[in-house]
Amino acid sequence: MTHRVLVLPGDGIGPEVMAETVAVIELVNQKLGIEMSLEHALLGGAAIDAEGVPYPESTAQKAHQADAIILGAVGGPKWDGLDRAIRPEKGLLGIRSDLQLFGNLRPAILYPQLAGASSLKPDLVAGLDLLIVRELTGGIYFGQPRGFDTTDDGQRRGYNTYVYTESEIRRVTVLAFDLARKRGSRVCSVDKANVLEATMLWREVVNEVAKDYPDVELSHMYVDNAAMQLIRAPKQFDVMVTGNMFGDILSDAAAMLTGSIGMLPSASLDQAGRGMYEPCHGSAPDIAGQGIANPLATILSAAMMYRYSLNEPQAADAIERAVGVVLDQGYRTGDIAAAGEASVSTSTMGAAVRAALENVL
Ligand SMILES: NC(=O)c1ccc[n+]([C@@H]2O[C@H](COP(=O)([O-])OP(=O)(O)OC[C@H]3O[C@@H](n4cnc5c(N)ncnc54)[C@H](O)[C@@H]3O)[C@@H](O)[C@H]2O)c1
Ligand SMILES: CC(C)[C@H](C(=O)O)[C@@H](O)C(=O)O
Ligand SMILES: [Mg+2]
Repeated sequence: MTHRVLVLPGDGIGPEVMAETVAVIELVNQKLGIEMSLEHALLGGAAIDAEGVPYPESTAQKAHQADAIILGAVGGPKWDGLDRAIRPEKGLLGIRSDLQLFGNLRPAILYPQLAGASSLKPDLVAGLDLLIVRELTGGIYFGQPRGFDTTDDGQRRGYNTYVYTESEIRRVTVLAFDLARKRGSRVCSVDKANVLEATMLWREVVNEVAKDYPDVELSHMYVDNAAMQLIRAPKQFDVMVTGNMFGDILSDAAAMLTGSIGMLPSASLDQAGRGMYEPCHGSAPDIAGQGIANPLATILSAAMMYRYSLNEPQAADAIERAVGVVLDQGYRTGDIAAAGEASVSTSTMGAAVRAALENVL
């Protein structure tokens, strides 16, 4: 069977890290005899420039036909002044919602070689293996009503709605519990149930789902405490499940535990396991065009694609092992280099991963 994969390079460092990732994918396919068609399409600022909208119909069509999608990143200052309806980020939210990619897996794993790059003491993060499961198509990101208006006394006002239905909560919670069963069998649900009604319901539904998983230990934590605990003692967590906005924020914090946001991959899955794979980081306008971005988060996202959507676990394992090898060999992009340590370019890192793959496969 030929896997159909759609490549969305996006903006900023997106195309830079994606070029290395596609080369890794092509090598893995060739070595393992995996048949794959790779198609490219536009999303975000690149799509606005070419077609005037961030998620064009042609991209949507290809996305619906694909078995999996791999995305770089979208956005940048060039498009920040645009009307909010056609900002690059709208394209990203649009494709997530259009494909109903409600389950966002963000694993924060510390490669032992990078213990020194974490901003926490090495013993606090050594062996860290945490999975954040973020709800991705609901909550305050999508709630209605939203917008701007003017108050009676003439002030400008902006508003959003934090809303969840029980089915939205249930499906992401089931995903988190199923994943927990395959790892440490512990789920921590993060909410703000002391204040927000939508998350009071979140807690109720999580408790209901937990009844079907007597073998999985459930705890609840308020999001402010969770942020603190992530920095204080991150290894207490196995799987964290939370809503869209809390998951966005907590996953960037978790990224830093692993040394850099340039190391954090993600998978966004629908009910059938079809998915979009992207690094957790953005288009990094401050370093775009310099060829120094870390491509490992995107390369590791490709590994997740082979595992979760394409059922090619040997390809996923090989990529993850190759990343371990290049870190052992001392290759470091600037974001994961220790002070005074030499750093390599995006393309050197990508080439090193491919050289390691030649030996691993
Ligand atoms: N999934 C996405 O497409 C996505 C995610 C986050 C932000 N964004 C967009 O990206 C733009 C920039 O956002 P931001 O600056 O808040 O976040 P960012 O993640 O792009 O950058 C934050 C910091 O991390 C660094 N960084 C990020 N990825 C890196 C990598 N691979 N290697 C080395 N360093 C890396 C950047 O240089 C920057 O200093 C905005 O337009 C934002 O909306 C897109
Ligand atoms: C760019 C933005 C819409 C996006 C989000 O908030 O989901 C990003 O921060 C992410 O983490 O994927
Ligand atoms: Mg984010």
